[in-house]
Parts: sequence; structure tokens; C-alpha cells
Amino acid sequence: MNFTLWNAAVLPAAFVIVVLHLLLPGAGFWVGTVFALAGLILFGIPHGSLDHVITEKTGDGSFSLIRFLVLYLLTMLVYALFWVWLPAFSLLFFLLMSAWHFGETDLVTENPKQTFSDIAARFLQLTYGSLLLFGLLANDPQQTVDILSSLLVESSVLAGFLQLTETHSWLRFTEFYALGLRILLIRSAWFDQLRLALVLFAALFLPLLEGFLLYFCHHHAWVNLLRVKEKLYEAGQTGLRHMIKDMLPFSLISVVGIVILVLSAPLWLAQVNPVLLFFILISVLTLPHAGIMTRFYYKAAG
Ligand SMILES: CC1=C(/C=C/C(C)=C/C=C/C(C)=C/C=O)C(C)(C)CCC1
Repeated sequence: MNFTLWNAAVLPAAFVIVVLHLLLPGAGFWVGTVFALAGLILFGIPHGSLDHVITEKTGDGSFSLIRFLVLYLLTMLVYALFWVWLPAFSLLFFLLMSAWHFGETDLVTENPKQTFSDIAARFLQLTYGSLLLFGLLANDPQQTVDILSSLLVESSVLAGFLQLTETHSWLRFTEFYALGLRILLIRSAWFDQLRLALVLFAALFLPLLEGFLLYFCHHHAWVNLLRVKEKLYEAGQTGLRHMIKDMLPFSLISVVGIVILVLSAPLWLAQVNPVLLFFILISVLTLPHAGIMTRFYYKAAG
């Protein structure tokens, strides 16, 4: 992956936020929250807004935007209904899907040898993603449990998660085992490895959501956007302008939709934690997005 200014710029920004959190917690909270929200609005949420372009450009030429939108919205609707009917199953599915999606993004090499049918590569990606996600959530097990407890009321799984991270403290750092696996499997991109290592290290000193969003927005979403730009758009500023123009409509709809739904939640969904509702909305967007990215990486490798 090419070295870009932003690739490097996130590191001093994360460093300043960590130092602020340690020395001036009040300022750290505000600066960290603004940084996390900016990351979400600029990269985290918009990184799925090119799914229609990816589907069109990697398809067989028979793309129809209406058919794409109907299928996309239908997938979201079905998954949203699952959240209402089977919340525990839907959460487990979300965590597995996220592990898959994170693993798929982070274990792509410059010269991918794995193919779609390569079960070993898929297993490694899922293992990587699970270790990474577990470690990020275990950065603050109590807060993770607090957020989830409005969905899984007095669940033994949550109590088990707390106990496990308390009694086996090495389980709090599984994201670094994931990183080790990545270093073993992808030897070439040294700057990318160092950057991810520093992002994960910074996340250790941040509150749960800021740490998670640092990885999610400034690594995961950023890397995905960069790859889509490299594969599907012209090089340089012209390609960037076209890409931003393509991203704007669905980015705006998603950001505004999520803000409206989360802020109005007390009127229609009083008992669910707003942070959890935010992630449920993200999960509903992620299901069709992850499927499209799997196809994108499959095509890119082929
Ligand atoms: C941080 C966090 C959670 C997990 C969020 C996940 C797993 C997000 C995944 C997003 C993806 C994969 C987006 C698509 O690109 C929980 C457990 C819901 C609640 C505690 C805080």
C-alpha cells in the first residue's frame, strides 16, 4: 500500500489524544470525542457508500441502480427484523460478520495468492478478525458489558466475558496476537504493519469507543477506501474528485439517517442503549456491504 500523508498523520493525532487523556482527562474526553466523531462522519460511515459503484464496476455490465437498491434495502430490512426477533443470535452474527470483514480487509496481501475457495485463508481471516475484535472489546470489558446489557439482560455470557478477561489477563491483548499473525502472513507492507501496531497500541490507552473507532475509521475504513480508489478510479486528484462525488449521496443519507434514528430513539425505543442502537444500525448497513467487499476482494485477487 502506498505511503500517504494521512496514513502517517493519524499517528501523531492519536498520540496527542492519548497524552491528553492521561494528563488532562477533561480535555482528552472532548478532543477524543470530536476526533472519533469526525472519523466516523468522514470515513467510518461513508466507507460503505461506494457499494453501488463497486457492484457496477466489478459486475458483468447488467447493473441496475434500482435493482441494487431494492436488494440492499431488503437485506437491511430482513436483518433489522432479526434484531427484533432474535437479538442474541443477531449480535453473535454481527460479531462474526465483523470478524470476517476485518480479517478480509487486513489479511489481503499486495500479491494475493489466496482464492475464494481457499478454506485455509478464510479460516485465518476469521481467526484474525475474531482475535482483533475480542482484544478491542476487552480493552474495557466493563463498558462493553454495560453497552450490551440492555440487549442481553442479566446474561451469563456477559458475566462470563467479564470473568474471563479478569482471570486471564492475557486475553485482553488478543489484538496483538492478531497483529503477530498478520506480520507472519504479510511480510511486505512494513509501514502498514507499524501503523496498525501503533493504532492498536494507542487504543489500549483510550476509552472503549474511541479506541475501537480509531481502528475502525482510521485503519479499516481508510484502507478499504484506498483500495477502492486504487482499483476503480483514475490515479491522482481527478480520481479522488470522482470518488468523493460518488460517495456524497449515500454518505449523507446514511449519516443523517443514523443521527435522526439515534437522537429520536427515546421516543420509540426507550430501553436500548443509544450506543448499542448506533451499532445495530451499523450492523444492518454492514451485512450487504460485507458481501459486496467479499466479491470486490475476490475479483481483485482473480
Ligand atoms: C465497539 C462495540 C461493539 C462492536 C461493534 C462492532 C463489531 C462494529 C463493527 C462494524 C463493522 C464491521 C462495520 C463495517 O464496516 C458492540 C459489541 C456492539 C458493543 C460494545 C462496543
